[in-house]
Amino acid sequence: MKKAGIRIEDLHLSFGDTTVLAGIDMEIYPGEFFAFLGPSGSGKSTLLRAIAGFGPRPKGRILIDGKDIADLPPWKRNVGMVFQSYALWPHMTVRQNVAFGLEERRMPRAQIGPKVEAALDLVGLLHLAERMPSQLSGGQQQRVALARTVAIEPQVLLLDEPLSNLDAALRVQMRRELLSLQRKLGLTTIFVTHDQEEANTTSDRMAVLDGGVIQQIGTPQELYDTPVNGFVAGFLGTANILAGHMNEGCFVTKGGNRLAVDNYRGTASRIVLRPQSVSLADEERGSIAGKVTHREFLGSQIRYLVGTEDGEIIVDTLHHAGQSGHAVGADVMLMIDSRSASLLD
Ligand SMILES: Nc1ncnc2c1ncn2[C@@H]1O[C@H](COP(=O)(O)OP(=O)(O)OP(=O)(O)O)[C@@H](O)[C@H]1O
Repeated sequence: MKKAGIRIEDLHLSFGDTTVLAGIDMEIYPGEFFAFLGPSGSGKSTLLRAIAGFGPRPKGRILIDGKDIADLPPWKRNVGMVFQSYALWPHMTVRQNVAFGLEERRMPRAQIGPKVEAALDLVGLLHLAERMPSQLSGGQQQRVALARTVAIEPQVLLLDEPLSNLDAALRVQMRRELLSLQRKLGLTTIFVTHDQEEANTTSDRMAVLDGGVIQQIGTPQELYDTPVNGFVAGFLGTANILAGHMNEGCFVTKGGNRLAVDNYRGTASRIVLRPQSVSLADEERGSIAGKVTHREFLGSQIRYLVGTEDGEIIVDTLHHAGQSGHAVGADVMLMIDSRSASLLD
């Protein structure tokens, strides 16, 4: 099947007085794995459901493969959706669950069998076709839900927090499986999640939402390296955001520390420093003095919170076996690599 692109134009939706989508514009390219990332209540699910055709009709346009589908009922949109809850029929076998959508579409029986087998084979569950959903693990149930959705050969796959009922280890495994399935099928896919690691590791590009507004769209790395505002900086990974102003090619922090930055001509009032751009240094080389207020042993790294004149700064250092690092209360000097830092107006 031809890969379909999605275009969303000026989409607005309110529930009573509450604005949930406030003018969404975006384009999702054919064959792309795209994530909607944002905190709880940011409007991700509402946006996904609007694409699927569930919920009230939003204002604006939704185009799939160039056709406006905003007035079509869900079953005429050629999209397949997988829910967080899986929504399998408990009284049907795995095979019957996967066949159900095809039967509903009145596909001839002779074609249904092979399509069901192919879909189950794709998710590695053909050998469990006669089981009931209650006889499957959470991860297996999720695969059945996926098989059922891809069996109908949708143009677009919509995934609403599909991994959130799984334990941490299985989530990591399933997100890899999901990506490899998506790559195999080349299916334009939208994945809703509030988990930045999940979005980072799966998506080609993502949109970060807050308050029903898209804050930024880009690849995971673009969003991490060059966030456009403090919300995106803080939502994608850990960020130290220091206030100050620009002066002669340096960012001067409130605490009076001068941080060199490359090729920046704007009037920034904040600088975003990732924890790995800050290191602990000896007296001569360090530029900011502080005191360790908190330390967290993370295995491969030790994370220090250091109180300074510029507020608390988070520093990640590599942990080497046998070395104890700094204790809470220790006086330390921080060295900052600010050249690639991003600056916010
Ligand atoms: N049917 C509804 N009636 C009234 N308000 C609703 C309805 N559905 C969603 N909302 C509100 O819309 C806002 C966005 O909800 P939505 O489910 O899209 O957020 P989300 O980003 O997907 O959050 P979560 O991760 O918690 O699912 C929330 O404030 C929610 O309370």
